[in-house]
Amino acid sequence: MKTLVVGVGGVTNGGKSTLSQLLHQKLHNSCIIPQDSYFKDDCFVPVDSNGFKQYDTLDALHMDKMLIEVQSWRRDPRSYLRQRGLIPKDSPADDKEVYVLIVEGFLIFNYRPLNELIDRRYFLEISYDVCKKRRSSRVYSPPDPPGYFDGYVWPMYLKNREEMKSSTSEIVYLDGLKPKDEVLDVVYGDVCQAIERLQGQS
Ligand SMILES: Nc1ncnc2c1ncn2[C@@H]1O[C@H](COP(=O)(O)OP(=O)(O)O)[C@@H](O)[C@H]1O
Ligand SMILES: NC(=O)c1ccc[n+]([C@@H]2O[C@H](COP(=O)(O)O)[C@@H](O)[C@H]2O)c1
Repeated sequence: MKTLVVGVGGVTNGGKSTLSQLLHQKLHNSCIIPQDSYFKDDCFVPVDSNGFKQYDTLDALHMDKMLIEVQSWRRDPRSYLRQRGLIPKDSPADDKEVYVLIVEGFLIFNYRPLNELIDRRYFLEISYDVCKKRRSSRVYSPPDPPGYFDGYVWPMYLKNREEMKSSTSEIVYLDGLKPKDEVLDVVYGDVCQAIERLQGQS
């Protein structure tokens, strides 16, 4: 059984979930594991010296649990998909089939044990202005307090991106200001080539 792990990282509101969903719809035998599902409960997220909740660090996430989920998919992608109703129970096995996992999130490449399992890495970037505007219309739980974007989120993004760049080189940077379909076409074409290469291997 052949597998491909695709990582969709990038800035908050850069379009990671949108791209991952569109990719998933186009790829047979694929599924998504989103990092957003692994945030710790608010009471376990500490406050920094400015009074801002420190949500934009790996410490705010149950990365151990996320890794276990990815490993569970890797052990047996077919049964992982079957158990979640993503493929029919009676669908025949095909040795040439490539199973694709889309790992999506703003800090996926910063967590080494997860980063090491990713075969293709994509990173969505958008400008500060667009990011601030998109973020202001999104409601998180808890909601962003006044000044959170400028005082915490954007500085943490710049810091986390530097850390990522210093530890990971094989990243394809994507312009998240381009239309959704254009971004999708680039990634889909690239992933299809990777799938074909895997299928060509005996
Ligand atoms: N390429 C794009 N062009 C314009 N708007 C986009 C694009 N991609 C995503 N969006 C919009 O930006 C917002 C954040 O997108 P989302 O995929 O949830 O970002 P993320 O998962 O990176 O936080 C949503 O309103 C979405 O519709
Ligand atoms: N899902 C949550 O529990 C939660 C809570 C507070 C902030 N956030 C924010 O989520 C962002 C990351 O997710 P996105 O990349 O989808 O925006 C971080 O910038 C963080 O500040 C999430």
